[in-house]
Amino acid sequence: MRTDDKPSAATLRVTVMGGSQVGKSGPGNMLYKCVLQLDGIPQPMEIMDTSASCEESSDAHLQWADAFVVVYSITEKDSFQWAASTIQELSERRPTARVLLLGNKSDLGHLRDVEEVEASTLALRYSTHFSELSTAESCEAVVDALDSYIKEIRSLRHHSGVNNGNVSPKQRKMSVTRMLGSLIGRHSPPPQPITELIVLDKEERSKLVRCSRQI
Ligand SMILES: Nc1nc2c(ncn2[C@@H]2O[C@H](COP(=O)(O)OP(=O)(O)OP(=O)(O)O)[C@@H](O)[C@H]2O)c(=O)[nH]1
Repeated sequence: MRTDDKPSAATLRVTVMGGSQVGKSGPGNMLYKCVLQLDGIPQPMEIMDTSASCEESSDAHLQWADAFVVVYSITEKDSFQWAASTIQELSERRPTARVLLLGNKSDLGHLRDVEEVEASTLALRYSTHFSELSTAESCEAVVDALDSYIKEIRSLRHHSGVNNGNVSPKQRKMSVTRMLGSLIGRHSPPPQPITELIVLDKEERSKLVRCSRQI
């Protein structure tokens, strides 16, 4: 684990949204804080994990975040329709925010209810990133999808003149398995809010995802 105090990018706030049982995480709305190590540069993150059962403050989530991850299950057409209407709403209410569309549960191909081409067409229409993956199966796919998404946002921010901030050198150690677990869909106690910071590079995060799946 690295705990260097290099200047980092400004904090990136991401809201994770999706229909019920698509594999976002656990019950309730949770806020996770962490620092990802991307290309050697610390990237402070605040991740709001919203629950389908929590209707309240959805407007607040829309305004709070810089970027959005919209998750659906490839086995549930309804969840895809929910994702499609959410992306449309985001395009109207947060037109400059970057969106990542994630089709989860790709390990259940025999139960597929949403064709990949439907989702990629939707993503193309709204210029969002898109990946199909299985949070239960491929940790690399999850890490790769998030990495490239976050790197693009950081680059866009850089070019649009958003100033870099400095992250506190006091980056304390703690587990972020729950943050990563929120996109893995493992059975475990519900995640709790995380208020401490940790710096993880890609390899470390992949290992962590593997470990958290074994719990
Ligand atoms: N087969 C498979 N199951 C998954 C995958 N991801 C999550 N699940 C399962 O899907 C179910 C729902 O996962 P959750 O993470 O609770 O879903 P959620 O989106 O947080 O659900 P809400 O609490 O309703 O918002 C659980 O039984 C998970 O184990 C996956 O990639 N493949």
